[in-house]
Amino acid sequence: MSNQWQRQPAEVFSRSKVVPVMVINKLEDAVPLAKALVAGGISILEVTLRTDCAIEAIRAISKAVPEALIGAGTVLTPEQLDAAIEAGAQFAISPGTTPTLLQAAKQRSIPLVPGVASVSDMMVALENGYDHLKFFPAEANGGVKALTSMSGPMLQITFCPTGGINLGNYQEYLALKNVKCVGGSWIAPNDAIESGDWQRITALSKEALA
Ligand SMILES: O=C(O)C(=O)C[C@H](O)[C@H](O)COP(=O)(O)O
Repeated sequence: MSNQWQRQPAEVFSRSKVVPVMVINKLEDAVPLAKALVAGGISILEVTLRTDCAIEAIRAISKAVPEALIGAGTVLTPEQLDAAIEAGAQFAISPGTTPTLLQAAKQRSIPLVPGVASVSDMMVALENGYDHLKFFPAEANGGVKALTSMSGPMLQITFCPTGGINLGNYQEYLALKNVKCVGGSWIAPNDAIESGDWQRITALSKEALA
């Protein structure tokens, strides 16, 4: 948590039970994809910085879809964080935790949700004042069982598990008391984006929120 931030991570986590992880390969897909998710009731969007056009996709979505809270995912460095902020990102998510990124992000204007995979990562995050964390990769790291075990020693932490989550298991995560939302790409699948099947993405969003 940082006083510099325009909003706190708790607000980001409260926005939606499901955070779509968006991998955008073609800039022209960015706005239709965002609109398809919003049409399905999703009001938070995470664009991963894994593709060449990701920063421009954030810029385009933040202008064209202002009703959604737009964030950057896969933020690995302070430089990427700065690029995302400049493009209009309102929050940032990283897959892992480094002291460099955690300390830099406290001096920026938007909240960072660091990724953690182990109790040691969680302790580093807590030491740096971060208690809203992404548990990644959730399924590969023990999933619901691991998070249940964490609720004892890591009492202060609220998680957004991501990685391997889908329609078949997301409700089990959301039932945990230390989980507020889940992340996943299942509501924005690559084949639907490639074929411009925006109706399917809207339907998947509605199904996830039902
Ligand atoms: O790019 C990042 O920063 C990540 O952390 C990876 C994503 O969160 C996962 O790829 C989503 O997982 P799936 O829903 O299983 O596709």
